[in-house]
Amino acid sequence: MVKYEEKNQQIAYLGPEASFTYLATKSLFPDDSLLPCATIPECIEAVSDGKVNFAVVPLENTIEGTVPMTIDYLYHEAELFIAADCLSKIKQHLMVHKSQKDNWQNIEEIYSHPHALAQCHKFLHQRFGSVPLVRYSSTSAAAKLVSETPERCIAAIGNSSSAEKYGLEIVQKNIHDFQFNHTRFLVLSKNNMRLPIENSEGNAKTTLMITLPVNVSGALHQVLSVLAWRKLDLSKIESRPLKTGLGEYFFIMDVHADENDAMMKGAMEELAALGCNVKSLGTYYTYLTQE
Ligand SMILES: O=C(O)C(=O)Cc1ccccc1
Repeated sequence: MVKYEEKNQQIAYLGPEASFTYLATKSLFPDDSLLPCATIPECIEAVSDGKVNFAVVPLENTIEGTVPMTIDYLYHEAELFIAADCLSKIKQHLMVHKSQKDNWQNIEEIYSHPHALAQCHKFLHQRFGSVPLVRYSSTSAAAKLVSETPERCIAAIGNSSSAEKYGLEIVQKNIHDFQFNHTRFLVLSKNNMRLPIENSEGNAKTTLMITLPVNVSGALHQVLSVLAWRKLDLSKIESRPLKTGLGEYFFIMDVHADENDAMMKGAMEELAALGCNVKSLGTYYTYLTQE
């Protein structure tokens, strides 16, 4: 839980209620007012437009990797900061309407968020190879749809809270392909601030978005050496298309340091001097939800 003095904060999240994002949001902000949004851009815009104080969105998953919509929106469309990140264990289950519970071997379609479908790829391929998979806006939106469609034998993939909330029957438990399945969520804010989180002292992390100078050979090597000789520890580096042409990318880096440390300030200055465009999404602490 966040130890935050402000009361009655408004928090946007990828809904509807009972999504994985909802569970992460509820455990971070148990006493605040939660606003479900239908899509990740809608969550991000709610905080950009000042309708809410924070937005919680999924960023990456141990099985399926990045949620591109989140990173791309942060780079191309929004001017936001990360106030915290949150790691949650993910268990995926297959669920149907209670009226279809004896007929579930004959499922006609399976609905879920693309990341949830991908986390169960092997199971779905082996057991339901010829059944169409339908990408939906979230796991709980898929569960809600199944609950509203009792006449068809369709299934959703999601968590047990969704099954409970929307009155569905879980017919196969733990169908994710790898047991170590965690998702990292971001808490986004308009202000560069860090949410205070219990027992996280000394674990500050900074996320940088870096665009390299054009046509400079060895530019990425230079960026890495700026960080390396200062012993700045990278826990993630990933490239995403700049959307301007093939072979043009920006880089997202997570550095285990505070952006106010002398070494980080020096690194950012040197990167700018090398011709890089560097944007810090801020320094923040990590929250681990209870399993
Ligand atoms: O929050 C959800 O329920 C989503 O649909 C996004 C998602 C999908 C898979 C794992 C974590 C979050």
